[in-house]
Amino acid sequence: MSKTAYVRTKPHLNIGTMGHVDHGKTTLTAAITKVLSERGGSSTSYVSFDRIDRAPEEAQRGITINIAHVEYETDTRHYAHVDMPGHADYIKNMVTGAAQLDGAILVVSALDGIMPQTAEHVLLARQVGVDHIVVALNKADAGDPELIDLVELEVRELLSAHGYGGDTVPVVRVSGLKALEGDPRWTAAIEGLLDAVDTYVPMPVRYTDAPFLLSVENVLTITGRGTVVTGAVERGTVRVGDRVQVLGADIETVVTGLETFGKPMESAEAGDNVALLLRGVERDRVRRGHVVAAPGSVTPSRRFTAQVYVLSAKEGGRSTPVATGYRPQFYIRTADVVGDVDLGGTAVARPGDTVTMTVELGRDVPLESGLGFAIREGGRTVGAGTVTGLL
Ligand SMILES: Nc1nc2c(ncn2[C@@H]2O[C@H](COP(=O)(O)OP(=O)(O)OP(=O)(O)O)[C@@H](O)[C@H]2O)c(=O)[nH]1
Ligand SMILES: [Mg+2]
Repeated sequence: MSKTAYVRTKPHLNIGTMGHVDHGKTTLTAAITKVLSERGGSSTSYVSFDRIDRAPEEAQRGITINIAHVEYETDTRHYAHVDMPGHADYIKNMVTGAAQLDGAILVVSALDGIMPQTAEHVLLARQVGVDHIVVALNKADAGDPELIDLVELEVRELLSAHGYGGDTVPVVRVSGLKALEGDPRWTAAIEGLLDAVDTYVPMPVRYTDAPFLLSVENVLTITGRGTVVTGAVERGTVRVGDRVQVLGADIETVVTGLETFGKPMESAEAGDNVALLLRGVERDRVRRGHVVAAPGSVTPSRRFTAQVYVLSAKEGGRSTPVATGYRPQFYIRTADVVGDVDLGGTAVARPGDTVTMTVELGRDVPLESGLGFAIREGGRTVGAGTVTGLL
């Protein structure tokens, strides 16, 4: 193979941009790669706005991963960065994508301030376990500094209200647009943002010694080579030649190829974003939401108890209570499964309540205590919960 292998020289983290539609997430993502690619001795490649802002069904070359992921390297770290769209329709991606984030860059337009999806994304980030947020007050080139001060206060308050310690969260004024144009004041601001991410987002604990597990985000066919699944390694390590089980598809097979960002690798570990080539697996057997794991290491199940927070109407949730018999969709890792809710007797859960419930899913999925999930109905998030026990 002529492609250069991935060499692990720095700790790897997963981060992403989130925030309201049009606040400049994609522009900022492009600007970050541009600024880093222009550093002396850099290994980062510039990824233009147009290349980020499209998600092809098929990879163009190699067994590469979804184009909405970009990679870059600071002096101390290697990052995989997912640019999450702000449209309400894409919250589903946010929920499943954000679950793997070690930290997030919350993009807030300094011109518009907090908007509904700014608040929704912060709430979801908290619910899916993103513990560290750095704020990019974008479009600072166009705003009046005193108004930007007010936006900053408002953002800090929002973060505090969701337990993010708004007083200490780094808030950096940037202009993705001007940095892309090469304006030195604003390229320096991007450097400042990256320094904040490097120092404020700690290196997470990686469970590399646990049995391998990856939840499938995407399935691709590489002509002449076979079926490839992509996703982030949740725990453990995997090497070319390893036997794996695909839960959901009921297949046991062998990993015959392994790549990250189009670069072949010998072994992948917890936290890595990878593509796995699977021997002799037909494409239509495997779907998003299936789980690839070390054989025998997990047993799927469908009944569990959970603690669930029911979003208030103000947070975009329901305006009426839910009761036993409620049948929404459960977003668990990358899976999307229908489930029956049992609250016990005639109990109801009102918007804004935290309740315990029993859930019976429509199919078996790998579950464990402590696993987080989102509950969705009619295209919106109505609840966020944690598995407390298996039945
Ligand atoms: N003045 C100014 N405009 C900007 C800046 N960053 C982005 N914009 C403009 O804001 C608009 C939206 O930018 P995008 O980067 O597409 O925003 P987004 O958050 O990715 O939008 P969605 O993915 O649709 O949610 C575009 O017209 C950009 O040119 C900035 O720093 N300053
Ligand atoms: Mg965008």
